[in-house]
Amino acid sequence: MTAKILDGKAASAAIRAELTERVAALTAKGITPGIATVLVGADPASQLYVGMKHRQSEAIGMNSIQRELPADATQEDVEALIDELNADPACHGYIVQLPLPKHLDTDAILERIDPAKDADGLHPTNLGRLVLNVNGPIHTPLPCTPRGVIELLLRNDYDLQGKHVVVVGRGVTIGRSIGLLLTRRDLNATVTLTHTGTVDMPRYLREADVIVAAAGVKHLIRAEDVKPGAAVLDVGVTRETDPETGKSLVFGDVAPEVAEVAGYLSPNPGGVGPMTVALLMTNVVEAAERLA
Ligand SMILES: Nc1nc2c(c(=O)[nH]1)N[C@@H](CN(C=O)c1ccc(C(=O)N[C@@H](CCC(=O)O)C(=O)O)cc1)CN2
Repeated sequence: MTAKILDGKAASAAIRAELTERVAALTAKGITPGIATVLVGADPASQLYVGMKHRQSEAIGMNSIQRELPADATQEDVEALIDELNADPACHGYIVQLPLPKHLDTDAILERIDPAKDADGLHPTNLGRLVLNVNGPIHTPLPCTPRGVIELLLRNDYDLQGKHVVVVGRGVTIGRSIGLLLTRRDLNATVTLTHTGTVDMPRYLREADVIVAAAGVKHLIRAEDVKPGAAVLDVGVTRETDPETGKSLVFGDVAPEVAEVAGYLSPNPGGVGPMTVALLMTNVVEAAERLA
């Protein structure tokens, strides 16, 4: 078997085309959706991701506000910038690029974001609303990477109803929140969350209809761990420098041989990453639409 590729570049391009029309409709009403990012320090990967967010937002007609602070910025410096963006009517949604330098209190910073402008959907109020609401319509921003995983499957006609999804990794941007979406009544998946404390992880992986690998461990998921025909979404990223060329190389959590066993495979790069950016922009457009 050779897996069907879940192409995140194609799916995210389709989302951007849909968003372009929604942005134009809002702009015609006098509301141009505005996205902002806060980048603390000069981590090259974070700079790359923030650059992508601004280029793509501007390309679909959004306003974009790029704010940067030095790596030695204090907690007070970051919180003052958060307060500024909370009060700025031109900014409908924003993110603080993660990870933050270690001396900063990430939880306190994320909690200071106005929940209505929380473009990552990671504010405790928004996650709490998702915990409480398993059925009704959602009027809050949703976590971008989990939403991107689900959109990538649905846009490839993958039916999640009754499926067993095994998530690997309990990080805040995906592992801890994806189950809140997958177990809602409209999707009806069953979710197992595994992590570094899980005993005999391959036992869980082999039972999975869907594997969401978000551990950040190069080629952690091997072909022998995957049930034939399963859908495998490769989210984790490991960066290495090529010793010969000095270039930065990107590796996912999924070993290349998995493509011979899986029924569906999202590549990395080119899978969930582009979806994360597309769903971030969706969150900001939806925040602006709530004001219209
Ligand atoms: N505040 C947040 N911080 C971080 C998040 C997040 O969702 N919110 N997620 C990641 C980084 N991230 C978005 O910020 C992100 C990661 C990867 C991609 C992407 O499109 N990658 C390309 C490859 C690019 C390359 O490395 O060459 C791909 O997968 O094709 C977009 C966004 C951590 N921080």
